[in-house]
Amino acid sequence: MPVTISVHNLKKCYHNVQAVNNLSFTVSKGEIVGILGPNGAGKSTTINILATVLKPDSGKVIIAGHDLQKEKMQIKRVIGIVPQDLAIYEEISAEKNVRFFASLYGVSEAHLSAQVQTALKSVGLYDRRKAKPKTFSGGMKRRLNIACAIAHQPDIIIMDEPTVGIDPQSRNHILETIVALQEKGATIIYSTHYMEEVEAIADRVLILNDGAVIASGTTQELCKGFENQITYSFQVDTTKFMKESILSQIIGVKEIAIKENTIQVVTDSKKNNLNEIISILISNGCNLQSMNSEKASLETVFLTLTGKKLRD
Ligand SMILES: Nc1ncnc2c1ncn2[C@@H]1O[C@H](COP(=O)(O)OP(=O)(O)OP(=O)(O)O)[C@@H](O)[C@H]1O
Repeated sequence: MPVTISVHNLKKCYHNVQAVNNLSFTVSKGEIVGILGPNGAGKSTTINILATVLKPDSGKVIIAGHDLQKEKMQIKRVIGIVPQDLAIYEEISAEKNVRFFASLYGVSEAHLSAQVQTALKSVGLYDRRKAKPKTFSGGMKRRLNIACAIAHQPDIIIMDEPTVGIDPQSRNHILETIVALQEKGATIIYSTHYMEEVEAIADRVLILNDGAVIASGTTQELCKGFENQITYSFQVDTTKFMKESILSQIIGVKEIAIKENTIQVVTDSKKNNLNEIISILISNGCNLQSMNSEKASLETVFLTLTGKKLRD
């Protein structure tokens, strides 16, 4: 597929904070690319630059063949932006909200009603079109925010954390909407700090930290090398008598974290050492309350690359 977004050596500094630092990436037509990073990684700054609302200090951005520095208006016409903060009017109906944004984007009177209807249907709000957003749940408002951004049927949709602070049902609804938009031919950039979301819908992931891409690829490519890694988390009554040095002697164990009532052990799953770990915990005064195991994920990749968690 041809490249439709190309970002090269992008930089943006706020006072003394280097928010975006030599960022480069490309997005192919029809892809869903997830931008994953913790708070402050530079996701919103990058998205606001692509959305033409923030001027970069340097670097080159080409969107749908248009140079961001010279052809802002042409870019505005082909993109739809779902901002992190809700940009809807609480006091007018959902339908009027979508209509307003669609006409701002230049949708002609002849097509307005049909496109507004399509947008409201695709986010599952058509039945509530006459209601005012002030009567909506947080998830419904987020969905309306998306409808406002897509009613002009843009080729490229850029979303900044569209699922922040909403219930799982609305989150799933939004993820399904994004996949349906891709199926209709849209290219989508999606920023989030929920790795489960990018694992679920993104064709490719860019992991951002301190304003730069530190890794990119499909989830499978990024998790390469971690296939045999498993993390066991044990809930115990006390860890008073447990020491890292005892667990670290078990073959296959890579990392250990001991807190008040939890012990986390990262290990090579091929070494089949779970029985040994459990018997050492018990013989060192830890009565097991519960345990769970987790295979390596993008969170593991991120933690390994940066030493930081995606979310606090
Ligand atoms: N208007 C601003 N003035 C000064 N510093 C800013 C401004 N906007 C962002 N920053 C700083 O730039 C860095 C990148 O912020 P940005 O909002 O782009 O990150 P983010 O990955 O979107 O974070 P979050 O997940 O919290 O939205 C952070 O250190 C932030 O504090």
